[in-house]
Amino acid sequence: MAIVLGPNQYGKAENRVVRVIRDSSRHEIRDLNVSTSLRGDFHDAHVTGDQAAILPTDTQKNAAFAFAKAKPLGAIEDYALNLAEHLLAQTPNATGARVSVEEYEWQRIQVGGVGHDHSFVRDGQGTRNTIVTVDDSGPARAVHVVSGIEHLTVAKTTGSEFRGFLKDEYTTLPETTDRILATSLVARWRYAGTDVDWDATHAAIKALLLERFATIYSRALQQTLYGMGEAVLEAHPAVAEIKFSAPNKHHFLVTLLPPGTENPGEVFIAADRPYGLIEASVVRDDAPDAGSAWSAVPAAC
Ligand SMILES: O=c1[nH]c(=O)c2[nH]c(=O)[nH]c2[nH]1
Repeated sequence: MAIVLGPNQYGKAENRVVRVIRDSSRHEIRDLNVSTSLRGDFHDAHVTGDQAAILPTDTQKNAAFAFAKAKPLGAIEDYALNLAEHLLAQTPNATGARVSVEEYEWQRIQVGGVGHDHSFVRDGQGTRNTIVTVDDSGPARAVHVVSGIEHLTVAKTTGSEFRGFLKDEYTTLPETTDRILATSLVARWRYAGTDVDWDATHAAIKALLLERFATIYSRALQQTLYGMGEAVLEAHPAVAEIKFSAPNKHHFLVTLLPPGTENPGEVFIAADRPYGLIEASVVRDDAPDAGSAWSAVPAAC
């Protein structure tokens, strides 16, 4: 029997990088949450304590901030690709670098119908993100970009049913042909390559996800997710696959008092837990190999 070091990775998590572009009096703001991580042969750092092969997490943090000074900062995917390649180049024992970025969006505050020059309000329609992996562990470098959105909270007040399901001695749920469907969507999609207009594609996919959620008549959240994924793959050849994680935010019809008060789908209690958790991937059957693109990605089934 021998005890050996298993898989390991290290980096600086959640660098809150804020970049103000102040070339004129009309400022712009970019607000990022950046996490870096390196994989490779870091045996000695763990087993003997020799740190000769280690690029400190503090240095990784400094690089994350330094790369935000580039003008313009660009799409988060380009920023993450540049930073991942840099970290890999600086660390000879690393065989892989991962940079994950969330971007918090700010809108200009409207004053008298005009966007203010330097005052902003946070936008609440989901958080854009990307996870870039540069993997040198194989014969050729593999670069993976998985982008997405989370906390995209959506609801529809009709056009959703749930019926025809299995029933056993523990089933109490009544069948319904008209219910509220609501979720806080996490969607992540893997690009087949890196020759992509990141901002335009992300905006188009977000708009398409919302449009499909609104217009698909839902027989179940599972069917809605599949329909949204299918639409994204049909419209965007650059996307190889898409994964969803969707809590079913249940809304239960309330029995109103006094007894006999009717409630034809008007007053609901929004239950926060437990919740159904529906997760699905929609894939092209000829998609290029995912390699390590999804490893350690939260909520990727
Ligand atoms: O859309 C749904 N999918 C389910 O699998 C499920 N299960 C459940 O109780 N309610 C729902 N709703």
